Amino acid sequence: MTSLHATLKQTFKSIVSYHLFSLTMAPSIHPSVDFGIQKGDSNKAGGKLYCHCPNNKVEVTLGSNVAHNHACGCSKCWKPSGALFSVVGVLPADQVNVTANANKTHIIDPSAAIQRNACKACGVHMYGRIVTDHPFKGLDFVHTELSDSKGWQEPQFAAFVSSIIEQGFDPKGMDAVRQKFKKEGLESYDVLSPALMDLIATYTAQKSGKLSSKL
Ligand SMILES: N[C@@H](CCC(=O)N[C@@H](CS)C(=O)NCC(=O)O)C(=O)O
Ligand SMILES: [Zn+2]
Ligand SMILES: [Zn+2]
Repeated sequence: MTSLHATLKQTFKSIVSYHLFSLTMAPSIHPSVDFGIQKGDSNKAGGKLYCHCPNNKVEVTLGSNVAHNHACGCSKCWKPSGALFSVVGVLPADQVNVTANANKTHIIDPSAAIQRNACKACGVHMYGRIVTDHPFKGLDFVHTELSDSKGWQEPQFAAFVSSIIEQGFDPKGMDAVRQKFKKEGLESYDVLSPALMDLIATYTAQKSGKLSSKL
């Protein structure tokens, strides 16, 4: 074997083992981000979500697409097994109806701002509703991956990214997580996106009287 041949063989071997390593060892961000993000359909008009029970599934009917869909690294949002992040979007609460097996749902934490209604049997969060005075009151939080149909808005940004450390993720891996989001075209934030932070701040200023209620 020539030395050039040997070098090429070695290089090939290291490339293969590097990729095998990254394929097997890279933590899953979320299935909808790991292998590239699929763009949604702007004409998507809603659909149904189902819990993970094999039968008597909780069914939730959504009357519209979601907005502000995003990856959330917080400890409270539901994540599919093995994923570091949840993917969650919002839509008006009057567009969300439990259409089957409502008796199987319960509220995880009634004192939380977002009341997450989950299936008691499989644990999947079906929708989160804000019932108290809150900037996002009137919006429900849902996970469109629970749907059997496609075209839902794709994730737009990553929120509460540093929160994954609180759940045991090694801080040394954070650069790789943020780089992966960047590669997929998503900005990473440690709270919410600027648009949502501005909405919260505007609500607070209007409540305290620093800003007019009619902007
Ligand atoms: N670092 C905290 C952040 C929790 C948090 O503030 N989550 C956000 C994003 S979902 C929120 O709005 N929570 C309100 C709630 O859960 O009711 C954690 O990971 O538990
Ligand atoms: Zn279930
Ligand atoms: Zn969250």
